Order: sequence, then C-alpha cells, then structure tokens
Amino acid sequence: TSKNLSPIEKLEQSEPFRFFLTTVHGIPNIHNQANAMSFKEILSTQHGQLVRSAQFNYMFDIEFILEQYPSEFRLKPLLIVYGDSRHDNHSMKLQSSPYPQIELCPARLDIPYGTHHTKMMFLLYETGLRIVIHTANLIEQDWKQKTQGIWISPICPKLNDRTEECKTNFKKDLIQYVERYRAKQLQFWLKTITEHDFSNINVHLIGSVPGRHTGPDMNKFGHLKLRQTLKTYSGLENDAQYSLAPIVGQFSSIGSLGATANSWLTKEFLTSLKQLSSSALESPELKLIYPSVENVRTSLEGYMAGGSLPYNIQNAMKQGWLVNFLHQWKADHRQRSRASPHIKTYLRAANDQYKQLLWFLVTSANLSKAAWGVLEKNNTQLMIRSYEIGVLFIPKQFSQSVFSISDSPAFPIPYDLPPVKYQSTDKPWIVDVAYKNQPDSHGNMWDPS
Ligand SMILES: O=C(O)c1cnc2c(S(=O)(=O)O)cccc2c1O
Repeated sequence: TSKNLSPIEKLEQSEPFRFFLTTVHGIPNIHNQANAMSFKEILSTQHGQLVRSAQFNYMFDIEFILEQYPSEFRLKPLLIVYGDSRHDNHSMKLQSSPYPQIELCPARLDIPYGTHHTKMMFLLYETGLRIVIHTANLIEQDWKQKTQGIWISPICPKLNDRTEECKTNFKKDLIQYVERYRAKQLQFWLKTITEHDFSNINVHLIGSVPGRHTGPDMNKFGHLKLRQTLKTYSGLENDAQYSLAPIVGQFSSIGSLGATANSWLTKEFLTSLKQLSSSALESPELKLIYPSVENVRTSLEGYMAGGSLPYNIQNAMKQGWLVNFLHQWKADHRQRSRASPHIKTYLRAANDQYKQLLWFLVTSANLSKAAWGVLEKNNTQLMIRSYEIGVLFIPKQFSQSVFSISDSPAFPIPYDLPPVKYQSTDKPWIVDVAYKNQPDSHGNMWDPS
C-alpha cells in the first residue's frame, strides 16, 4: 500500500517544476499524491511559521478561506485583493467585517468588462517569502472536483548582501505587475518582494493589467509579453526545425474572437504563441481544448461543472468557425477526465508526436481579448481589460533543450496528448442554454432559464 505524501514530500518530489494540480475528491488516492496539492496543504504549518499573507483572486468565501489556514495562523494579517466593482465592494465588506485581521484592497477596473482574474498568494514566513500562482477561486467548489493548476515557488530567503541573480527577470516582472495596482495596501508587499532573494526562481512571469499599453509598455503585459519572452529566452539551437511544431491552448471560457479565425486568433494571438528566438513565416497547427457538453454531462459534478465554464450563447453564435479548432477535455493519465477543467494552459509540442514540449504556460487567462489584449491604432497599442497572471516554463531555464513528458525529469502535463478532436456529435459547452435530453452523472438536467 502506498502511503500518503506530506506537503513537504510533495514539494520535494515536484522539483524542478513545482507545478501541481489540485487534489480531487472521488478519484483513487494514488492520483492525489505526486504533483497534486490541496489548499490546506499549501498553507500547512510544515512550511514554517506564517507571519502574514495576501490572497489575490476573483471569487472569495471568507469563512472557507479562514478554515483552510491552520488554526494557529488564522488571526495573522490577511490582505484580500479583488476586483473593484460596486457589487464586490459590498460583498467583500460584508464578508470581512467580523475579521479585523483582514484588510481589503479593491483593484481598479478602469476599462469596462474587465475583471480581476489573477489568482495568487503571497505567503510571508519567518524564513522568507513564497509566491503561489494558480487558477482556483477561493470557494469550496473550486478545490473539490475540478482540475486546477498551481505553481508554488521556493521560499525566497531575505536578501543579505545586494548580489542576486534572477535569471528569468521574475522579480522585476512581479514588482512591475504589483505596482500597476497603485494601491497603498500593496506597498508593504512591494517592499517585502524587494527585500527577498528570487535567484532560485526558474519560471517567467506572464501578467496582464488593464490599460491601453503603448510604446515601451507594449511588451510588458498580455500576449506581447509572451511573444517577447519566447523571443528572448527560447534559446533553441537552430529552432527553424520547429516552425511547424503544434501549439495547444486549453481554457475554461472563451470571449468574442471575431467573425473569422483571422480576426484575432490566428493573426494576432497565434503569432505570439508561435514566436521562438527566430521568427518563422509558417503557421503551426493550433489545437484548442475546451469541454464538450458530453465532457460536462459525464463529469464528477455533472452539469453543475458548467457553471464554471461561462462561454455564453451570444459569443458562441458569432463564431461557429471556432468548433473546428476544438478538442475534448481528456486526462486519463491523471485520472482527471471527469474532473472538469478550470485550469488554463498553453503549450507548444516539439512535433506531432507530442512526446516533448518547447514550453508550457499555466495562467488565469482564458481565450479572450480581454485577458490577452488586442492590438489597436494600427498596432501601436495593446488594449487589455483584465488582471491575469501565469508562469511560463522554458526548457533552457532547466538546462534542457526540450521538456520530456515521459523521461525523468518528466514535465507533469495535466491532460492527455495529443488532444482528441470533438466527435461529429460533440458541441462546446455553453452555459446559458438548456440541456434536457440526457441526465448528467447525478441524474439532473440543466435549465438556466
Ligand atoms: O475564475 C474566474 O476568474 C471566473 C470568472 N468569471 C466567472 C464567471 S463570469 O463572471 O464570467 O460570469 C462565471 C462563472 C465562473 C467564473 C470564474 O470562475
């Protein structure tokens, strides 16, 4: 019988990637061990003595959150960073009023339809600072029977002398991201980040902040940041051989992408995804993974999983062309084909065998212009509506030319590759239409009206 791993053992075994999926209730325990972590395990006392923390997110259940902290840490100062909207301000003030240890920080949303999607934890221990970047809302259902992604940094020690070599520019990028909130409540955390040594970080930060980014700011956020990072750091010898290497996008919602693929998806977004050190003219295959109705119906949560897949009919009906790109959610090798995805990932395989990866990104960003940005004014500005954050794994930072998904140290991919196309009878899950022909795994129907 295999014993359960402790949070510390899970972290040790996850080296060098430190990339986890959330544990799932209802699958064999063995699949909740290696490269799987729960919210409580992230906050475990085993990591050290917590001093204070910050939680950036979109949805919050304060009682649920406090219950995940070990009892001895529950009264430590906790900063909550959420999207500044009338509704959320009211809700957050109500929820947090009984708890003097909780401070609120509303994130400015100056561009309409923007949201604070970023999901990140700052955990300050007596021994140093840990950053967690993930995809789960801070509500119980997001941590129970879904597939979510989590990157957990090492605990970064206090800087002693001034020498520090952050090979991925992570520290500067994180400071640059947090500064954009222009919030006094984040001043303590900006100072704290500055005071800690991030030289053991091996991932790149890919963030989005609302704005019309021009000039030197254009490549700091969104899909142009991804393009710039891939161009600067891919570091592949003779990468021309990879010009047709396939690209995968996987997400839990889809925005309005335009009348044709060429409106934004292939002309602008794919151009960033296909960037390597050298630019290639070829257009590699783009495969998109988004749950079909059948994926949702047969999931552990049943149609209820679809409540977290808010692709609406208004957008879907304008982009019938998208269905040809779509592939099913399938994660048999992780026993998570029925754990509906709320994770968002993008990756490039080295070839159509899908045995090796050129890079891997886990992020809060869905397939939308609001999240990634859209070029405007004759490509002189990148307009982004939402806050997003993710981490990019590039083989060169791990002293490799490619990531193997099978040979040690194997990159722990969340779903099965190659992606499996929708069957002819499959349709993408749409949240605001009824499904009353077939009951779901709980015997229920879905009727949003
Ligand atoms: O994780 C997030 O950041 C996020 C954002 N939005 C959601 C919506 S909706 O606000 O777009 O209607 C509906 C259901 C789930 C959502 C969600 O999980």
